[in-house]
Amino acid sequence: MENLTPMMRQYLELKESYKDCILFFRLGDFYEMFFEDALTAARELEITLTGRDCGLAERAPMCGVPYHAADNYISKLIDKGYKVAIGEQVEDPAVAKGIVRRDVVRVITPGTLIDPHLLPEKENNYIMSIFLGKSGIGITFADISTGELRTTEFSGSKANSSLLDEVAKISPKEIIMNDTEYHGTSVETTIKSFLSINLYIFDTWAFENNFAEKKIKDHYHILSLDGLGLVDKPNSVAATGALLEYLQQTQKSTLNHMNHVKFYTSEQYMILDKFTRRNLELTETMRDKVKKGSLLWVLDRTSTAMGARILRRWVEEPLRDIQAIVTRLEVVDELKNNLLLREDLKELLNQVYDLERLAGRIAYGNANGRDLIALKLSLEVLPQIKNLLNSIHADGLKAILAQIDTLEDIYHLIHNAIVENPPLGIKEGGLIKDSYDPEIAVLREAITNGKTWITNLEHQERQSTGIKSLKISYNKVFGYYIEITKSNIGLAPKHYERKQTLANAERYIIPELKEIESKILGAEEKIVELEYQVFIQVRNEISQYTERIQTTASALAQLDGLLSFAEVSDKSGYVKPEISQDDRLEIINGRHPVVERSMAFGSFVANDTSLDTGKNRFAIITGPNMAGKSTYMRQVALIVLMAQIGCFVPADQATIGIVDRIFTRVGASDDLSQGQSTFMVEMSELANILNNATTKSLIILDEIGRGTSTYDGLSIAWAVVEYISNHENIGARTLFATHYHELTELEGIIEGVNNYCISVKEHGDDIIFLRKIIPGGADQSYGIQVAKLAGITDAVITRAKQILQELEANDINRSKLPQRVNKPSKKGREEQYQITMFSDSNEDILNELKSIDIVNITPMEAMNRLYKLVNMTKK
Ligand SMILES: Nc1ncnc2c1ncn2[C@@H]1O[C@H](COP(=O)(O)OP(=O)(O)OP(=O)(O)O)[C@@H](O)[C@H]1O
Repeated sequence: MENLTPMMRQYLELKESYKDCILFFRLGDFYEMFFEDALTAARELEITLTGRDCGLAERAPMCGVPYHAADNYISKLIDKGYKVAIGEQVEDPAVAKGIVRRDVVRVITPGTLIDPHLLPEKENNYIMSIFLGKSGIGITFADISTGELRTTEFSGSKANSSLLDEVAKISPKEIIMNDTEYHGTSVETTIKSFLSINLYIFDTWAFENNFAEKKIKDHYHILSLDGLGLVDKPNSVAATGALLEYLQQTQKSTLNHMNHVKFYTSEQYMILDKFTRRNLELTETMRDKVKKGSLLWVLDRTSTAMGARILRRWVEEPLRDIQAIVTRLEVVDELKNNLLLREDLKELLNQVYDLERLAGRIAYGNANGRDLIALKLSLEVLPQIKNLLNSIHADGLKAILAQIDTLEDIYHLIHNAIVENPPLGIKEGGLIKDSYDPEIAVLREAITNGKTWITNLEHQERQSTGIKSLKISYNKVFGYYIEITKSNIGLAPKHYERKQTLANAERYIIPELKEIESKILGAEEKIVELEYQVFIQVRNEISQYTERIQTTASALAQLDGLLSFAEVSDKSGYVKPEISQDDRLEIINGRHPVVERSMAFGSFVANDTSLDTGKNRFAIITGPNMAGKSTYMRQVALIVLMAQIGCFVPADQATIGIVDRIFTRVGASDDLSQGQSTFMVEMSELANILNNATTKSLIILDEIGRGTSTYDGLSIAWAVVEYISNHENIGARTLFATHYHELTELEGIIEGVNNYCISVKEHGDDIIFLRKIIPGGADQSYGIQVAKLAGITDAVITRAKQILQELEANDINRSKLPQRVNKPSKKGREEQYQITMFSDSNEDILNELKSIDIVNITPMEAMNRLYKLVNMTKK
């Protein structure tokens, strides 16, 4: 080790502190990686692995990427979940001259991206901190590219599932935690089962309350947590303090743009678990995981990236507060009815850049000249936007208007200081206007004059020597020189001092030329340095106004989001829903927003819905395959969700009684890769619903119990209907599609349960889908007809019909199922059951029958016993 070169010694010292990162070590125009890092980088980035002598017995494995193209490589590594530490040369007066010191200037992780080309434009990039404490759970998440920071906490028996719902909603790119388990359950494993994510255990001391509280106070320069609303929120404090510590450790920045922490409670928003988010295809499709085909795809007509991000958040976070919903709806109403205003506003918003991220980069010290010009161009349109909004009435728009600060001082500062087309880099000059700084003006004049002096000197020397081809040029080695071709060498005056001989020419210098050169080159160097200094000054000055820019950015984002709602509501014929505190859900001619958009105009068949928590709380929907049951149920869920995000809804009329949560159990799941069977996944989704739904929830169940034997499935489905529809358990508004026609028996037996079916028309041997939902149960499944429509070969269809006939003839008929003799009394469970039609000739069967406690048997048990009896009769 003693023979190590100084450079390698430095490298190894740095690497010791950043063991979990790939260290990009700056050497000249390259970032080099060594040892393990080099092997990883060569493999992941597909770049050449070489070696370097570094004083060890063997050459160190090494690979490098050019400094100017580093972003691409960093981005690839970040995408694959690595952390990258950037080791740069730093000025250090303590270190002897001539020795270059390097230090890590920033650690880039998947959750801490700020660089525009590494970030998804229309999505937030969140990092989350989770504190698993004794008394509860705290979470804090931040997007450091915009400065957003929010926190919440949960306690009690449902803390764990609330945490998972929040994680599914926020979908962070990186999580830091103090522990992996909460009250014996592995939170880490559960999160990883639905989110492919970088999850680290971070220093536990950073989550300790004293440390965390001090960290927060220091960051926000405050003496008490009162103003932040974090008093008595120890779990939030722990998560927030640790996150700030992690960000400061990695970003090496004061993070001045993160100047607010917003505490929220999950009760403010409609809760959607991870299954429901996926099943309703809110932001991406279930199968292909793309935006096209999702609700967001239909609703997003925003003009700015900020607008697109806020719209996505709204879709992920439907509101529960009636007033907040109505405020948004009123804005949408006013904008929907004012096409001209909308068009004008959109045109102006199209000229606005991503102010949130620009403000972040400026405060962060990452912004270049082009960023400042983008800010200026965005600010330029603000007075016009304000002007247009002056005539509006909706309170929500007035609040937005009040938040827009035209930021004229910043506009003028940039306008006065920065040239219109600055270069990308900030260390190469050409950034600052002459008029902004007299010293820059003098230097620039010297450069311009110097170039004229050179031209004049060239002209003068041509005249005095008579050599027409004489020219004055410049290169890095000699600076300015006079060049004379070989054929004219004889004419070169004596005072020309020869500097270089080329094949066809000679190069000379003369004192006048060197004098001009020193003026020009001195000025060029000086001006680059001076422009850099002035630029940093201007940028620092703007960064003091970060909060004002952020407030304006937030107002514009909201305006853009609401304009988008208004636009789609207008173009797609949506109506303003009436929001009500009671539990009515009345939809007249509702449509599925995404299916409708994907179909030719007019071909979607609209349907009504009427649900409440009284007589119409549970709709059992039957109908053939392909009839439109799933579409109908999802449409109801989406209409409710759209109303609660403050958007108009695809219907002729709608009254939406606020929903606290939407639950869905829909179709086959794709979680098989997680090592669970289809039936197991279905049952765990169902368990989640039964454990967490309340009377104010909306439940969508699509074919419960399909993944197991018919009788087990039917029994479970039956018991589920009983359980959910009972007010003592849940009593929530529920739509339940099923192919178990037996369940239609429950109408009239259980209060609040009603049958509906999606109608079809028989046409000879075929069926025609009418897509209309009507009261009553379906009498047939038409599975074979649908199979025929799908193109199953005739031979199979004909044979299937034969088999069906045989089965129907042999099957127990419906009267053999457990039936209630009397129509239901309100006492429900205490009713009498009677089993009929079994022959008493078989002793076993008779004994089995006698052993049944007919008064207390539950339907589920009854089905199981019946199943057993049927098998006994077959023996
Ligand atoms: N109201 C409607 N108007 C027009 N087309 C519709 C309507 N509802 C559904 N469809 C079309 O019918 C197709 C099948 O609908 P859906 O998947 O909802 O049927 P389903 O009854 O749930 O079928 P299965 O029982 O086989 O799951 C949809 O993909 C859609 O294209």
